[in-house]
Amino acid sequence: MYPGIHNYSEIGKLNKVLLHRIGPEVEGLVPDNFARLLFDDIPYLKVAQQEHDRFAEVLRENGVEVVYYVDETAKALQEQSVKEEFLNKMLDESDLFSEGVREAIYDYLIAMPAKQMVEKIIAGVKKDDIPKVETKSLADFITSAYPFYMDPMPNLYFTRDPGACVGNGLNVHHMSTATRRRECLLLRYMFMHNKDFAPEGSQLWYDYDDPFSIEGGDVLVLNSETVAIGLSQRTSAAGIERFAENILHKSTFKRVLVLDIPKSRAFMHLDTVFTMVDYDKFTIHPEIEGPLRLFEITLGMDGKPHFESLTDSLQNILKKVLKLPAVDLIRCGGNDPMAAQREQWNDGSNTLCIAPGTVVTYERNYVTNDLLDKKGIKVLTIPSAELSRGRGGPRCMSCPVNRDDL
Ligand SMILES: NC(=O)NCCC[C@H](N)C(=O)O
Repeated sequence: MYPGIHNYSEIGKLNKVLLHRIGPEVEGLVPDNFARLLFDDIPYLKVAQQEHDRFAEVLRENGVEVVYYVDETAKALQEQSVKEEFLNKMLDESDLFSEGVREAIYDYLIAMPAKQMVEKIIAGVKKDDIPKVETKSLADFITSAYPFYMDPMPNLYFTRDPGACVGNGLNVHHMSTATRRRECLLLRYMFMHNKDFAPEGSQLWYDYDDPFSIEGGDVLVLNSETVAIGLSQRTSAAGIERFAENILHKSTFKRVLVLDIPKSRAFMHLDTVFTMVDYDKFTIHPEIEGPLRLFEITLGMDGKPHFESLTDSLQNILKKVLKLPAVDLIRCGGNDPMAAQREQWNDGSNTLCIAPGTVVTYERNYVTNDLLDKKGIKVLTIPSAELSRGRGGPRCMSCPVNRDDL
């Protein structure tokens, strides 16, 4: 096994994964903030944690090292000066318009040990947490009924999205919505100051300050030459171009395949409708097969990106880039349109492949799971009554850091 960040496929044996154990941040969800915080419902925390623990346990049982956001970020903040810089940057990004509030929150958080500080930032800082705020500006006199000074990060358990490990490097993303942007700062500090996570020499393909949105659910590493990326509700064409230019110039990857998927909440990322489960097998949501447009980005002879609109079918393109005689696209929900819609909504196509032909899925998606099983895929299911309320499945809940090469 190579050390550090090493990810040249979607299906190679998974050695190390970054998760976030769902926590009190989801108890900051109320119907009034659902739309802004990207939820449709409130997970019951106790049960969601049990489900998440089972997810981690299944991974460990299959030889995967599981590391957590809170621990890995805390390791990055051991130096006092780094901890201070991180907190200041976090406060800069937290829409705090009052100087008095900002100072009070800074004093409250910096006094905590690094791990506790990170946990609190993720859970959100409530007005009740800060008993006394000095009035220093007009904004300090203005009060509202909203309970938080700093919003919680209820989406962090979808660790797939704030970043992506590709080859021997990392993307730290610029998220499309303000509510998820601060999640990426945790990852950025992990990259910069936690050498267990990102040893010297790890590359950075995309950075927090890059201006165009790109989210990890859209990034699929097909093999050591090809990265597929969804042009989606969350990932912009300009973000894809910037990522492609960097990775094509500085790595062994030769092409970026762009899948232009419908822009809708149900299909928010490519991995909600398309994932790889074996050398030659994929899950796909039937509703994207028709409208799909595909493009390829390569480097021209002049060293500049070359863009091409592809006319061939997805199946033929996959055969070509994977150098296979045939590929099988397994339809989420089979041929039943209602099962397809229902199971896609509950992330039936969102499989996490942990070795060729072995996937982790939500047990509730029994139609798709059964089909995968019939196709010879080993399906390890996890309970999902509460986790699925956040609209993401096992692939969304995991950021693979290290996989064996194929
Ligand atoms: N890769 C994924 O599709 N992640 C799921 C993210 C769900 C989260 N509630 C969001 O809307 O961002």
